[in-house]
Amino acid sequence: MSHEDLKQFVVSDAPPTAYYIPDFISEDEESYLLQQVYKSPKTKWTQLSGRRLQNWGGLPHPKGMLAEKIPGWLHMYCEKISSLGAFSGKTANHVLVNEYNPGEGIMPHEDGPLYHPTVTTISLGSHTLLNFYSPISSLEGDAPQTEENRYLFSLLVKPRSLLILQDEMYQRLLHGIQGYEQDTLTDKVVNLSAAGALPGDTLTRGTRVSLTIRHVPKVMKTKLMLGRK
Ligand SMILES: O=C(O)CCC(=O)C(=O)O
Ligand SMILES: [Fe+2]
Repeated sequence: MSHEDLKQFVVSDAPPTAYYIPDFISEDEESYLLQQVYKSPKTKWTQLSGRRLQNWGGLPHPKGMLAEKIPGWLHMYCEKISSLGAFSGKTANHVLVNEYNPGEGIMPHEDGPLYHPTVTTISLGSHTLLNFYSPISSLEGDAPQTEENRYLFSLLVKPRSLLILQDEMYQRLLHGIQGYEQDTLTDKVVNLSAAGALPGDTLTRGTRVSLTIRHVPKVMKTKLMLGRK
């Protein structure tokens, strides 16, 4: 698949720009990736409230990320996704592995300025609903800005799919996952047909592992650069 081929996967009912690619990987690749994730040393996992995560490639930092070698089983997918042109010719150098059990999720957040403004996500093991929210406005309004009234729409991400978010979807909106065990799909899910689902469907969540693959532009080659401009 090339950059040109991406266009057919744009989610036209979402703000610019979201690409949803069903069956980006095969079932065999999915099993292989899950096997590698669970084969990683126990010490690679960090337990957070509502999920656990593995960080690969280094810790992004405003002064630059001290790059760590990404293992081959992940590097393969960094290259595969980068070859779609997702990172303007650069190769992804950072991967977060998130594991969510049914009932777990992630608070609405922005991915922030340490990454090239594109996030790509491969889902393994289960679907989830990724919710999008408008930012907390700086204007004083009379309506309180609750999570509920900032909610805009959702994307259904099925196992083996690839999601690519950039532009306004990355730069302006927040994203999060509710800690539910089941999802009932409504017409607020803007990629239903591309994801092969119907409004009214109820999907039960299993354990989902996501690979969040990004490019960190600012990298330090050696620790000797620490403290310098
Ligand atoms: O699991 C996901 O798809 C979202 C993960 C996420 O938002 C993040 O790691 O920043
Ligand atoms: Fe995120």
